[in-house]
Order: sequence, then C-alpha cells, then structure tokens
Amino acid sequence: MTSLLDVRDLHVTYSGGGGDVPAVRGVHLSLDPGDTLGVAGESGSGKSTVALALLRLLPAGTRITGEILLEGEDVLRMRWGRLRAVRWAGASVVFQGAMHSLNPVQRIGEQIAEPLLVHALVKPDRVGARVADLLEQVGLPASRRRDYPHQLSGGQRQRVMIAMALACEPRLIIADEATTALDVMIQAQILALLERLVDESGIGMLMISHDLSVLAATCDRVAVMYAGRIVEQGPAGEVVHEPAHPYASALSAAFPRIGDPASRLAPRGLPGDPPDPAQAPSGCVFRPRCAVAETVCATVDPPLWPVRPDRDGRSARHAACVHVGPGGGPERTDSARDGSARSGPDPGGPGPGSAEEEEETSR
Ligand SMILES: Nc1ncnc2c1ncn2[C@@H]1O[C@H](COP(=O)(O)OP(=O)(O)OP(=O)(O)O)[C@@H](O)[C@H]1O
Repeated sequence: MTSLLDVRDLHVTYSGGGGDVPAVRGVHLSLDPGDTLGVAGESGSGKSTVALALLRLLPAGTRITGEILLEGEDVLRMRWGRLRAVRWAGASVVFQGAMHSLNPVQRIGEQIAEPLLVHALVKPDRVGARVADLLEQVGLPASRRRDYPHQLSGGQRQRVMIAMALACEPRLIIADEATTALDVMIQAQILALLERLVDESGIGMLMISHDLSVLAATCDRVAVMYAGRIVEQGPAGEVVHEPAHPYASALSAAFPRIGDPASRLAPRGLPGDPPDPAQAPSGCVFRPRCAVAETVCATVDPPLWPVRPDRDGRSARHAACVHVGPGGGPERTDSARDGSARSGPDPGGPGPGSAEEEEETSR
C-alpha cells in the first residue's frame, strides 16, 4: 500500500542576512490513511518548518531537499498549478491562533466557502448547503455562518479553521499547534473533534505540538524532534511513557500527563537551551544538555536505531542515541565508529520547490 505521506531525508535551510539556518536536517516520516502521527519538540526544534515544507509554504529563498511524497506524488517536484490543486484538496493545514488566520471583516460562512469556490468543487448554488454541513460537522450551528470572527470564542474560531481545512475533503490534515492557545477544556473538545474526523473519514493527520501529553492522548505514533532532527519515533504510548532517548525522556517529564494527577505535582523543567541550529555542537547535538552523555557522544552523531527488533512496520521504534537498542546502540557499528553515520549531507544547493517558485507564504 502506498503511504498517504512519505517524507524522505528532508532538509530545510533558511537563508537571510544572518546566514544560513539549517532548521530541518534529514527528517524521515511516514503516515498511512486513517492514522495520526504526532511531531513533538521544544520551540525551535523545526516542527513548524516541517509542516510548512509539506505544502511548500516556506519563505522565498528557503532551500528544501529530499522527497515529500503525498500519495506517491512528490510535492517538491510538482509544477505550480498542480501544487495549488493539492493545497486544500490534497492536504490542508490548521494553524494555531485562528484569530490571526481568519479575515476579521469577512463573515465566516464566506471564508469557509472560499476554498470551495476556488477549487470549483461544489456548484455555486450548493455552496451554502455545503458550508452549513461543514459547520455542523465541527459542532457549530449553521446559523453562525453569518457571524464575524470576533463574535466567536477562541474554540469556535478554531472549529471554523477546521471546517475550512475540511472543505475540500483533503486526504491529509496538518494540525500545527492547533489547540495550543485554547484552555484545557476547549482543547480537549477540539482534540476529540479532530480524532472523530480522522476515525470517520479515514483521512490522515499530522499533529504538531510541543506538548507530548496532547500527542500521547491523540496520536497513533509520535516523532520527537530536537534541533532539526528526529531523535525518537514509535508508538505514541511507548515514546511518551517509556521514552528511550534522553531528550524524549526529559520532554516527557516536563509535562503533566493527562489522567495522571501525580505527574501534575512535579513537572520537571528541561535544563539549558536548545542549540542555535547554525552552530550545533559536534557529535550528538543533545550532548550538552544530556544527563547520561559519555565521551563517545562528543564524536558520534547517532542515526535512528531500532530500540528493539521490529515486530512489524506499525510498532517500529527507533531512537538516535548511543545508549539504545539491542547490542548497545549505534556506537557499536563500524559506520558510527568511523563517523560515517552522521546525519547525512548538509543541505546543498537550491532544491526543487525552493527559491523562485516560492512566491506564496500563505494561502
Ligand atoms: N523564516 C525564518 N528565517 C530564518 N530562520 C527561521 C525562520 N523560521 C524559523 N526559523 C528558525 O528555524 C528553526 C526552527 O524553527 P521552527 O519554527 O520550525 O521550530 P518549531 O519547533 O516549530 O518552534 P515553535 O514551536 O516555536 O514554532 C529555529 O531556529 C527558528 O529560529
């Protein structure tokens, strides 16, 4: 079966006055229809850059290399017309902070209708009915279509964003911190809504959050990012509750767990700051903050390594640490010992989907 989304060796480098910023360095992700994949990590780890890269929404001049296969078709090599068709209809994004994404002087019904009209998916005389359906699907009465964004609460606005994202019946929804700005009760409602939509429609969802507990409660699988790389990925419950990588472990300990009152009493902070992507340390990039770092960690930048023998594709679990895995981890391999297992080539010259074509940064 072709994956819904297959990201292979993705590198993204921002360039600007201050020099190059290698924000994403060799990321691999895979998502099947009907599944939810969470991407976690601290601020600056590269989560949003991955989300934006998936639909080539990055600023002009940003270099992107690798492959982003959406139902087998490489987004990075699509012509502009095809890319426009894929946005909304193939995949759509729900961003954090609907107030900034919605037009404050346009009624929400008109805003939900816009992608339907642009993509000519519904006859003009059916648009009103489709907007009403979409509002009901996200738990809002159809009568709210006449409201302006300021007449809705934060949770209701986020529901409108989800209705817009669903309008063209995409196969993939990318939710980038979609519930972060909401209070806990509303957050739980929106997460339940997203889960229901995935279950009912069989779409895939990539959910990005700095909060591992949110991902544990919602996702099938989780990938943890640090300084532009995935340092651990596997089944959500295992990665969150029995993390193998010291960073995933610290991140997990930093958040109270949903349904575990004891964990609310003593959430532990993560000491130190993430590295500046332009000046990452040698060896393992987490080493300066790692409580279990050894001498070898200064020279070996470990690849993702099986935490245990894979039983099947869905339960596969990998971590990029010299301490994990059967046989003691990647420091035992020849390639890691001689340094050839490092994170792959630095982002090279302009790749497809970069520079000139990237005139749009938003839809
Ligand atoms: N337009 C840009 N130009 C240059 N550097 C950028 C740009 N956008 C992001 N960065 C840098 O790229 C790195 C990754 O940022 P990104 O926003 O993807 O991280 P994040 O994990 O999503 O963080 P947050 O949760 O704060 O959004 C950071 O070092 C950030 O400063």
